[in-house]
Amino acid sequence: MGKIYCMMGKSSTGKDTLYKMLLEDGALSLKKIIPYTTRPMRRGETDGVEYYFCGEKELSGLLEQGKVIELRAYDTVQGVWKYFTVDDHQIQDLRQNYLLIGTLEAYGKLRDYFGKERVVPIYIEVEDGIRLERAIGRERQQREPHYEEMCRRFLADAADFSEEKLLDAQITMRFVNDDLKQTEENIRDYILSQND
Ligand SMILES: Nc1ncnc2c1ncn2[C@@H]1O[C@H](COP(=O)(O)OP(=O)(O)OP(=O)(O)O)[C@@H](O)[C@H]1O
Repeated sequence: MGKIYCMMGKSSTGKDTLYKMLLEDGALSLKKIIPYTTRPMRRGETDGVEYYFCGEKELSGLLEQGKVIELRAYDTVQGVWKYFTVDDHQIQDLRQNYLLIGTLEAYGKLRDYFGKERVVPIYIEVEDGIRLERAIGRERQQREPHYEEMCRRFLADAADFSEEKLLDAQITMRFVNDDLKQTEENIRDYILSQND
């Protein structure tokens, strides 16, 4: 049976970078699971590429059908935005291996929904000082850097990914992302070792 690999880690640990590298690796033939959101589409975004954009009504329908695997709601200045994963056409091939980036909570829900055998955590870790330097480096390249938001996330991560929560979620394996190429290789080998 195919696996669902759930990549997790604090901000600026390199999830997005590694996610793209792993998806491009033909030997792994991983398929991405595109999440859903109720937030308005931004310029440059395409429905079904970054997210499936949908309204509250559509979300209610999916909830009624029991198709929403996990959901997070964020109270923003523009209203409440919901992000969620749906058991839809994307996840229907049982032989296929899938990859997604998730929170620790999302991982727990996916595992409850699909079963422990099918959902595999990929936890990425970087020493805090290096991670902060990378976060600043990335932010500095933005046209309008948001250092305050970056700091807020940095602090929130400590609580969201506390050792206690990691233990609760039974995350024992950690991929330390010092050297990017090496980390990609380590994850690649791990994924290949998981295939039946
Ligand atoms: N091994 C590495 N060595 C040096 N820089 C790295 C490494 N891995 C990633 N980076 C850089 O660190 C920054 C953060 O990486 P990335 O955006 O992939 O992290 P992320 O975990 O997806 O972050 P977030 O959750 O905040 O979106 C990027 O500028 C990326 O190029």
